[in-house]
Amino acid sequence: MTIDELNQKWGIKDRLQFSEENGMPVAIISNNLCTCKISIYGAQVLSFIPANSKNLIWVSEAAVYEPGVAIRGGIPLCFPWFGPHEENNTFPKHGFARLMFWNVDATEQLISGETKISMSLTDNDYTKQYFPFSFKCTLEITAGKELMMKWTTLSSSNDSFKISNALHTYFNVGSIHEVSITGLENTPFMEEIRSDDPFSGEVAPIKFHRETDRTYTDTINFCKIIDPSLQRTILIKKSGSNSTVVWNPWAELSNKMQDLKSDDFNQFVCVEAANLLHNAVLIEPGEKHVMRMVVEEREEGRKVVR
Ligand SMILES: O=P(O)(O)OC[C@H]1O[C@H](O)[C@H](O)[C@@H](O)[C@@H]1O
Repeated sequence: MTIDELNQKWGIKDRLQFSEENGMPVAIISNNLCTCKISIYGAQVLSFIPANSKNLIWVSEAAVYEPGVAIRGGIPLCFPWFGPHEENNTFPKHGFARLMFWNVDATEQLISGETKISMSLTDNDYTKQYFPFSFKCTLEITAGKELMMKWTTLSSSNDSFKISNALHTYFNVGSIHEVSITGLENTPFMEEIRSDDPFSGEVAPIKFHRETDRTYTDTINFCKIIDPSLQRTILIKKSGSNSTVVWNPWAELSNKMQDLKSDDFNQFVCVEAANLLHNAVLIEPGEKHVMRMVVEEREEGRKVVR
């Protein structure tokens, strides 16, 4: 669909418009509660700014906007595998969902003041090269005071299949050196996804002093990103997700990555609601899996809901 067709069919006056940015179609939500930008390529949230506040989401200024390339930042969707493919390392890292244009299925202005957009991705010849199953992923994004995401994977396959998935969220922070993350204390983790040797977990909240790439499994906990420099806490609530990934590339890796500037690592942390390793999800024919994530900002010092 062209931008005009998208606007005619799904635009909502003064609330949701489609436009082209960096050569890619995006949906821009603007209501009394927030503004939110979503790329149709990858169904990837690129910004979420609550009213009178700063962006909760970070996107690299060096991001590449080209079909076949993953946009660095926002909320990429990793599906149906995470990291390199287990058997074929020529397959796209983190799966194909973030490399495809999704279909816009519905938009709605809610009485609550929130604005909703639903997008979907269905198997086709391209996905079948990598994943021989029939499926439909639906992503519903509701943008208001909070950002809510509901990701449904429905099997229309005759065989059961297993998926790993992640909402690979890049959170905007004032300075990674000051950030701490709570919610994963005493939870075993793998320092790298391929390591077989789980660490037994740390008692203290996570602090960042070096490259960090941790996969926590068997955790349904909500996390908080405590960010003293922006004087706020981001609360991340989730369900249908039994793993959480925490990633920051630090200086050396940032330097090597073409779509990051060398000091960008200071500005973001990825906290990813996921289902990985032995938490991969088996979906039977006709069945579905639902993962939800809600992110919201809390002012520092205010009581935080657990
Ligand atoms: O560069 P990408 O393919 O977007 O992956 C970026 C990062 O994603 C996850 O957080 C993984 O745990 C990391 O190992 C990986 O480096």
